[in-house]
Amino acid sequence: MGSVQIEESSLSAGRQASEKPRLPGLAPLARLLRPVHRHLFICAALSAAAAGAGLVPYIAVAELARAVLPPNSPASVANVAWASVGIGAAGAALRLVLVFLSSRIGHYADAEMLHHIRSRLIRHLGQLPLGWFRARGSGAVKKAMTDDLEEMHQLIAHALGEMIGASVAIIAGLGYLAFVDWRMTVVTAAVLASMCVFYRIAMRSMTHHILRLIAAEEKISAASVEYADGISVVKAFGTSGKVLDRFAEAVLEYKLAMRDWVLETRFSSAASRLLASEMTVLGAVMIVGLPLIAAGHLNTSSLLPFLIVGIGLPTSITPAVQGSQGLRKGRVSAAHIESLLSRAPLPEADEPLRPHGHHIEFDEVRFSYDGKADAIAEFSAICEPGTVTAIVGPSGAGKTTIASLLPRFYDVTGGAIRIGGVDLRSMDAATLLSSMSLVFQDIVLLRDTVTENIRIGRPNASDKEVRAAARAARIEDVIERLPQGFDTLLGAQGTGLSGGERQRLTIARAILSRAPIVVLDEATASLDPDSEVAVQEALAELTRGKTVIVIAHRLHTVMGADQILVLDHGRVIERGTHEALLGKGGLYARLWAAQHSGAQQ
Ligand SMILES: Nc1ncnc2c1ncn2[C@@H]1O[C@H](COP(=O)(O)OP(=O)(O)OP(=O)(O)O)[C@@H](O)[C@H]1O
Repeated sequence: MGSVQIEESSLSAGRQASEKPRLPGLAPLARLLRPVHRHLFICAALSAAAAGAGLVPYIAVAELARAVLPPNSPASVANVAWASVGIGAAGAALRLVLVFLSSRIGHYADAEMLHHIRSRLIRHLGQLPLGWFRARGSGAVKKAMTDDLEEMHQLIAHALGEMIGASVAIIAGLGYLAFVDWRMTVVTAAVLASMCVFYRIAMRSMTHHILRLIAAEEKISAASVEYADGISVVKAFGTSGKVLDRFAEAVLEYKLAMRDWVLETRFSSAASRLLASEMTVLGAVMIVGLPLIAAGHLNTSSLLPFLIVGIGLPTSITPAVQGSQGLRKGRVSAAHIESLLSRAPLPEADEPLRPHGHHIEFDEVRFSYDGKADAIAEFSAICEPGTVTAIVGPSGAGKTTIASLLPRFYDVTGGAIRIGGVDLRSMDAATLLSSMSLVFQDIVLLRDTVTENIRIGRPNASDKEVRAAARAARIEDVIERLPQGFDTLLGAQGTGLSGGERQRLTIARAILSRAPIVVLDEATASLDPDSEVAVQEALAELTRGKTVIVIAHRLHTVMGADQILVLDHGRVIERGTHEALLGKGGLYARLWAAQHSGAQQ
């Protein structure tokens, strides 16, 4: 693990330089909770009532204690005693019922809220441009869908009830004590207030530390997802990957954040806990109460409720403080979720148009990833149905970017792309995507059977059609040799299939879709010669009669293309057939010569 050790000093320096994080306001939380606000209100009212009922047995005991003191007669004591026992027992029973009901309603509201937010997130994520996922990775999605929702769950199902219950217990307790003797109540309230001040001092940097811990948790979460996503690369290159460095850095940052918090508050926290004990209230009550009794200003019976009910009140301070921590975390999570929900979705046309035919027109297309440098500076071309258009050029010329603009992974920043005469932005997403098959180098297979992995191409296709597509893609024999044939379960990496076989599986998917436009990005780049022959046969089957756009590095694979566009720095600098471009002696001819010089020697 030598390579993943991070210097504590470098982290601390970076942290000091960074801007002070701020706690988001309550508004995002209130907006997210709006759909369940009625249930939350009922839950809060029940928690408050339960806290009040929970106080009743103590008040009953206090009243009983007052009743047994002289000068009351034995007969009246018996009456009060039974009444106190009855009321106390009823209070305890009522508290149980109310806690049960509030917990049921709280968990119901929690489930409703999680369902509601998850549905909104899923719907919204489906509308975001794919480019957003590529840029942000799965970490941001995982964080919102699991970590942030877990914080919201903790807040609704636990923290809110704890905070309200604890606050009501303190207020109701002081109310009863004020009814007994207001002077002693002032003393008790002053002690409780000083405890709160101490807590406040101990926790003054709580927001800062909570935000720092949350930021470190986010980094741990993102690095874990990145690690799982790239496990094959990580394994291939041992522990020297940057992913592990990022993970180690995030774990260390979490440890440091926790350590700093504990160190900073070790004295004030210990003092506030010591102070917020029953003994403090007991001491204060005795110090003030006994002289008052001695001077004849207070009855002994009036002191008892302060010893029975009053000294229990400090125990409510800790749950109230813990609840407020939950509220802070919930505010941060709600702000995260809302910022994800407010990401601009791919704009959809109000009245979508249907394309007439499937010729593609790139009309002076420009595109920039960052709004500054143009990845595509000027790209114009017409691709007719039944023809193959190849896009070639040096690395970084913009070939993959062009392929990403067609399915609207990103929208062009200038010019337009039209299919059948209709701007992509005027078509609805379903029509656009169903009009094209995309075969990219990154092969994504779902954790499902082979059949279902092919059927994604056309969800209502019959098993027979799936099988026919597999046959056309030259993969049927391979599938039949798998343990359960077409019912074999595949992993995300297509366990049990070679690179070429997985590629043919995705070609089968594309064949099944019958889409009239086919976009191939480096589809045969990494295959051995045997696989490449099989994949080329499958591709010939897929592309017959379609509007085909091929992005290629190896020029011999596109020699037969109807037109070849040579891209450099985001511009088409040459166009024509293979022979014509060789005759020109330009960039294409030089790339060709560079790729085939070895073969000619
Ligand atoms: N997601 C992205 N964010 C920012 N810039 C990007 C992104 N993807 C590509 N680029 C930049 O856009 C330019 C064109 O990249 P693109 O991947 O389209 O080139 P390419 O011709 O397909 O390259 P290669 O043949 O190496 O795959 C490059 O300068 C690249 O660094």
